[in-house]
Amino acid sequence: MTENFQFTLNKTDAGARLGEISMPRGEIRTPAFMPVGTVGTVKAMYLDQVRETGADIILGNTYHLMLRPTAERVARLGGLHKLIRWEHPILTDSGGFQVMSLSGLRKLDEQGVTFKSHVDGSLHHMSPERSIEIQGLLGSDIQMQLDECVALPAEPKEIERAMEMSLRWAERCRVAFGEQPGKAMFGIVQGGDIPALRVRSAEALSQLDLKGYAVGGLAVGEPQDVMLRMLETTLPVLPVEKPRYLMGVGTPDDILKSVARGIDMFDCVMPTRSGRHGLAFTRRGKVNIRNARHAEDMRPLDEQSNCPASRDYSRAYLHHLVRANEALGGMLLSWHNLAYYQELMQGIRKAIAEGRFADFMAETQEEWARGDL
Ligand SMILES: Nc1nc(=O)c2cc3nc(NCCN4CCCCC4)[nH]c3cc2[nH]1
Repeated sequence: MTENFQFTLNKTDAGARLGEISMPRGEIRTPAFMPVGTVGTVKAMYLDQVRETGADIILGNTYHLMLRPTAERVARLGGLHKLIRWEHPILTDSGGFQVMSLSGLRKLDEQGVTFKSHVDGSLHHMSPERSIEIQGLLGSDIQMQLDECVALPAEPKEIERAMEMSLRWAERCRVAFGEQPGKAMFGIVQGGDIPALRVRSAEALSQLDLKGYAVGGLAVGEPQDVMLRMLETTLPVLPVEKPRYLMGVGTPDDILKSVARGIDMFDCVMPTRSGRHGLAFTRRGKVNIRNARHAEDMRPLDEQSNCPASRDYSRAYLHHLVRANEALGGMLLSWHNLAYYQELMQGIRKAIAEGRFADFMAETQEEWARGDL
């Protein structure tokens, strides 16, 4: 147990990094995938199951929790960890992205964002300082700065304005966060799809000597090659001894290619959201369990897995449940997908430890391409 936040870089293999973050609430093995627990629940999952799949940390959202049940109520109830019964690390996003994507944004200026709740239409204002205050009330272990994420494609002037304001907000969040030894505040690199702005943002954030750095403003509709090129531009400018977190990413293929470029942490709703819609990620690629071809297939999704949802339930039953829109269908497929994502992360970490990440990446992509039996 450490009373501080400590990132250790154990090995690199080409561009891939094997590391570990030690925090008072536990260790995070990197590269890490963080299941998304938006409103204090990883949808359709018990958090004991989420832990069993191998997750070291989950993500929560300031935007959703400030609207319901409110940060003050969570604090009165003992904090998010106690309320949701997850005693391991939690990272919280700062709310900027969710305001843009979910709420009726009313105003965005130097002070912060003013928006209407998508829950009940009430009006809210969030400044950088208030976002950090909310994340503190929640008890978050890794807190994200408030930033402005611009959807792509966008005008260069607009991307530059948002990037520069996000830098000023990073400084305000750093001051508001202060010194909290067992916790961390991460900056978020912006700059859209413009290399020069990405470099400027990464350099300026590096000067703030933060405990970790996220790459934001991506996975917002740009092609994968643009996202990867922005990583190639940004990551070499960030301090090598600090963790890098690619926000909102992604598919298994996105993850492999981003690890190869030096990303340590990921989060995405893909495994859970897709699971609820009947899409399974497997070692042989994607399987749409709604497809009629599974109707009488008594094989499980993956007999080699140690996850019951992957090993013990037939495709025929999963097909039936999803077609009947039964809750158990989404539960089992979410469980399977999270287990597959963690199995992929474990394979990545093992391959880097053995100095064979490039081979692992090629073998994994070949097996995906072979497609489901
Ligand atoms: N504070 C903050 N800043 C960002 O620039 C950001 C950028 C992000 N980009 C995504 N992409 C999510 C893509 N996701 C893929 C699966 C389906 C739903 C959308 N999430 C993000 C979250 C973010 N949070």
